[in-house]
Amino acid sequence: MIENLIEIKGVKHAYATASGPLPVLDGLDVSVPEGSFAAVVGPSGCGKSTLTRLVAGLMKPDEGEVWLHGERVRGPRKTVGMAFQNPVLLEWRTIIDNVILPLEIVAPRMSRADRIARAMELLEMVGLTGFENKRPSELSGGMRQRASLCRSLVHKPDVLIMDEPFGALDNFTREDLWQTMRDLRRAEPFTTILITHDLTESVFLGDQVIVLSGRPARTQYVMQVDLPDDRTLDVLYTPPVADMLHILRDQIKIAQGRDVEVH
Ligand SMILES: Nc1ncnc2c1ncn2[C@@H]1O[C@H](COP(=O)(O)OP(=O)(O)OP(=O)(O)O)[C@@H](O)[C@H]1O
Repeated sequence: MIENLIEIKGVKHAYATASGPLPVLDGLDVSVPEGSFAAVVGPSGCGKSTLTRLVAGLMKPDEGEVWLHGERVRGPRKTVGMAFQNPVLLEWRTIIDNVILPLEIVAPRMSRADRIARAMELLEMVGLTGFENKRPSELSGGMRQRASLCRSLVHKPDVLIMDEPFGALDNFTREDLWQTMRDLRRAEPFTTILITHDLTESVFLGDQVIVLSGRPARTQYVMQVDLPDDRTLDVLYTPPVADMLHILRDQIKIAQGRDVEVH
């Protein structure tokens, strides 16, 4: 067991823009143990999506290091799965053919029957059995996001990177998806980085919540979420969670440069 599957050390990055360099990250340190779930929150535009691109190997930082599985990240990897706010399913493919897409790329020698069997297993876990031959437009937003999660996990990635995957869903659907995520993790452990604007989501899903400062972002605060792995939504209405949310809200205010009352 590798202690930290994802390790980001002292990362600094600036984008080149027409009006000069735009510093986005300035001292980012993130450690995510194997099999655990890190939720990342921070003010709008602080650099959260930039962090996901670095972990996915889609860009290199100006300074600092990104490590996955004890190896320095120098380019995109097959062992990473990604899920975004907009599921971008291909309309000309059925749901099952969307879900098997990564296997066509990552496991070209796997038979179609095996790909379908693997995808069906996941579709069942997320409650989409019976919808495998539908087109994406025939599904609700929540169902499309479930299918997209299956697609992100079908090739059994070590790391799942999620950038606001539940952001466009209504509250009830979002809560359903949180529980689906929890169940997927229990069935097939993977290491996750989730970018979110929703503090409740960060506490429900996270083993740790990392608060980034305003841009240029550094790691401002890390909260360990000490709740049972089989947590249910009821846990959100308990005093320890209220305390955690309080602290996180104060940290976000600090990140936004706003005054915080001392409680
Ligand atoms: N390729 C790019 N070139 C120039 N600037 C960029 C590029 N990508 C992002 N930026 C800028 O860098 C900053 C950080 O962007 P990023 O998308 O990482 O933030 P974010 O925290 O994910 O934002 P949000 O909370 O709004 O989703 C923003 O000001 C953005 O405009």
